Amino acid sequence: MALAGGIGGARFLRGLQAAAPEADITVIGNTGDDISLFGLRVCPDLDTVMYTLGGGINEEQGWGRAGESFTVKEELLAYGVGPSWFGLGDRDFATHIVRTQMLAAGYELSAVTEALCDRWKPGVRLIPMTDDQVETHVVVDDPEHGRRAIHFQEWWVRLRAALPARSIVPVGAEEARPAPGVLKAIESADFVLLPPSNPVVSVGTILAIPGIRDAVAAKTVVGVSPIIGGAPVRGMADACLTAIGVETSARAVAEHYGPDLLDGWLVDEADAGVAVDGIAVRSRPLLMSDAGATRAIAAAAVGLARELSGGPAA
Ligand SMILES: O=c1nc2n(C[C@H](O)[C@H](O)[C@H](O)CO)c3cc(O)ccc3cc-2c(=O)[nH]1
Repeated sequence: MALAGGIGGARFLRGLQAAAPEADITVIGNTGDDISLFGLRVCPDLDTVMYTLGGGINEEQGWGRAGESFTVKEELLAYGVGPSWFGLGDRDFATHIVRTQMLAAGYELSAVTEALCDRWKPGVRLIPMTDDQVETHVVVDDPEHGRRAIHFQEWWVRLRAALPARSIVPVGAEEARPAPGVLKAIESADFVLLPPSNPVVSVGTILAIPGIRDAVAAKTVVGVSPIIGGAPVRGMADACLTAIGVETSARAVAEHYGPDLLDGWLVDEADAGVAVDGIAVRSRPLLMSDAGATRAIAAAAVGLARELSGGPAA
């Protein structure tokens, strides 16, 4: 079982499937990045996992569909209807239309996700962390509008995280309940893997849903550092870590998760000296540069989890 954000999580999961082809993998997906645009519900992280594992992802971008066109977006802009800064393609629009239609008909997000996965067959059981609405908001000091909270996607995509975040809040998380099947899947898992997803707005948001952190902490948990040599492998995780007062280092992220949650931590060779009390740290190359490298990273995470849970290391 794994908790996953978007691109880093999805690529790691593809490696995990290659490393453990017989495994029954459940993925708890982050929904804090979800946003309503043009009346449609968009779930970027769930879709990124679904498209990546289902063979429909735009490989260069890491999000959105392969072979995409943007006619609908251009037509909307011709009416003066934005936002222009969020790239929803025509093929992707279909996913959001189906999702929104099913939600409006009364289906929960977990059921909708299952229905969408019927088409994509990602080869994992993908469950949103919650069926309740949780949206990550970022408090910034806007030079024009003063201090205000904006949606995570506006900060991430429009502003490229260039305005420092004063705080990052998963709005609605405290009252949210884990989606049906989430706690049971965690309880029955052999171990839990934390891919190199954003520790604040991806894994952190999933863990903020009441009940999930405790359930995960009760298992053997192995994480893969998203930080190599003091910088994020991709994305702008450093801006998120700074916002919550955590240094951008493999050691600080492990300490942030804490030994009550993490049993094992894979760091890159560049961070080979890292030691954290109560956590078994191992170093190896962590760049997911191609399918083989990604598979080897996932195999190392599985190996460490098996070792720490007392099972066979192979
Ligand atoms: O950098 C971008 N990321 C885009 N992403 C990725 C997304 O903003 C973030 O990378 C994740 O939410 C962070 O995990 C999209 C993802 C989708 O599923 C659908 C549309 C988009 C659009 C953009 C975009 O225009 N620019």
